[in-house]
Amino acid sequence: MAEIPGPPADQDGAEAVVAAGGLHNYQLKLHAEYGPVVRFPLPGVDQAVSVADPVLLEATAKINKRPDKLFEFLAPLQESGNLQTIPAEEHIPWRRVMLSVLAGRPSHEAHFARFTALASELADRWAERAADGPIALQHDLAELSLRMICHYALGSGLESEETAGRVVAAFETVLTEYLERQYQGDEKDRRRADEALAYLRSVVDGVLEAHRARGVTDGEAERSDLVAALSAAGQSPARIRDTVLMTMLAAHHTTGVAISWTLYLLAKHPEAAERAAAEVDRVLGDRAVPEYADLKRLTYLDMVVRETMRLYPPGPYGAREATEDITLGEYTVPAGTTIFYPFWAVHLNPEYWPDPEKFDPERFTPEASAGRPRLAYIPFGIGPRSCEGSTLAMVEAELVLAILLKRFRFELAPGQTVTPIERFVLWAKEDIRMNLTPRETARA
Ligand code: HEM
Repeated sequence: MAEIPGPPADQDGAEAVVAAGGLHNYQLKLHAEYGPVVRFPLPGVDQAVSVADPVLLEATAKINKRPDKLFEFLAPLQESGNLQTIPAEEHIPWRRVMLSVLAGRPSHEAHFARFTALASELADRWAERAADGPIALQHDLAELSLRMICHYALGSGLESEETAGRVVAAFETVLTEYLERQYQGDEKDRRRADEALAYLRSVVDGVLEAHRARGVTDGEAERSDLVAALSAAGQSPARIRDTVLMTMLAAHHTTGVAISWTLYLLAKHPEAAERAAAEVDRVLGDRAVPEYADLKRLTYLDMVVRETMRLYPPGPYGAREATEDITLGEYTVPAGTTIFYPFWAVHLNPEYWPDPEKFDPERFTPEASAGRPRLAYIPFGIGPRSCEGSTLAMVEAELVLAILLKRFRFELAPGQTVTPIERFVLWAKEDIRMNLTPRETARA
């Protein structure tokens, strides 16, 4: 068996990442230089093996273990063990509950009207503010996504936009601090982070209190009632609290940035924007908002969202720990090795994505997709630890985009540089500011 290639083992991982201009660029450089399987010094875990080939990734797709050290920064948010890294025997029943709550299409449909109302409220606010100058998309869309998941899975807790905004800001404070603490050894503002975490816990307590006060609900609302489902499955109160917090975290900024990157790419590609808007007009007719059944007719919009998440995957990386020796082509990866998933670099692998940097939604027509390896496109991750919220996220994103594209034309505010930064999710550093013009086809 061949030795896995890579840079010198004593290279300083953190320095190499900075020199390359960030982890993603480092990944692209490593894979261009050494091939699809690379051993490299990953800050926090010593050596890791990165795999950028979708066919080789198949050999890792059943692993149900994440490396503890890489996800340590999330541990302070959890009281019952880090949900990112709990062992398979605890994870399997927990995942079953999460999927029953998050992936049920009847539940998506049952909540669609409320999602629509929340998105329309945001569009109304934007319409009022549009004349005053550019709108910061990412911030508002993260807040909207948070309100949607809270309505969907938690029943209540974040009815007001102000609370939602405070929660989004608190998560940002906590993640920035804990990530810096783990990867740079800095404790910039411990007190602020502790206060933000205490605030988040108080919001979770409020959600649980409201849930107790409401009692048992019926019908579709119950099927998506996360707290009731976890409790019925015998999960401990601490695990339930942790799951509520992690659900709020996992669902809001990911979906928020997926929508804002989509609007960004459409603004940069006016022909695609026109085509997407024309499709929305055709499917909605003179209605201002879609119905659930309309989503499957918005096929171009779906391709646009998928292409956006290829170029700007909201979760750009993942990782597993090999639980046994694994064969990756000509290499053997010993048990215990950290396997790094460079989702973003996989999405730019030129072997499967010709002219990979080009925005081209046509890559996702059924014809173009046929024959492409299943793991060439993995914005929601891989296997038993993949995202439980993937189908819900697509419903939310496409609904919100349909409403927004029906109502507004989006133009990037001049003079801004949009810089993607990797801070757990792939975020635009200074947000994305757009000028909005009402479209004539939209009803007031
Ligand atoms: C566009 C939106 C979203 C994207 C791109 C996204 C992406 C991801 C990715 C890449 C992972 C890691 C997967 C892996 O390690 O293989 C993940 C995990 C997860 N996501 Fe999402 N996500 C999104 C929205 C959501 C939503 C709406 C929820 C709802 C609660 C959610 C809940 C979760 C959970 C609970 C996990 C942990 C999975 C586990 O450890 O079993 N995500 N997501």
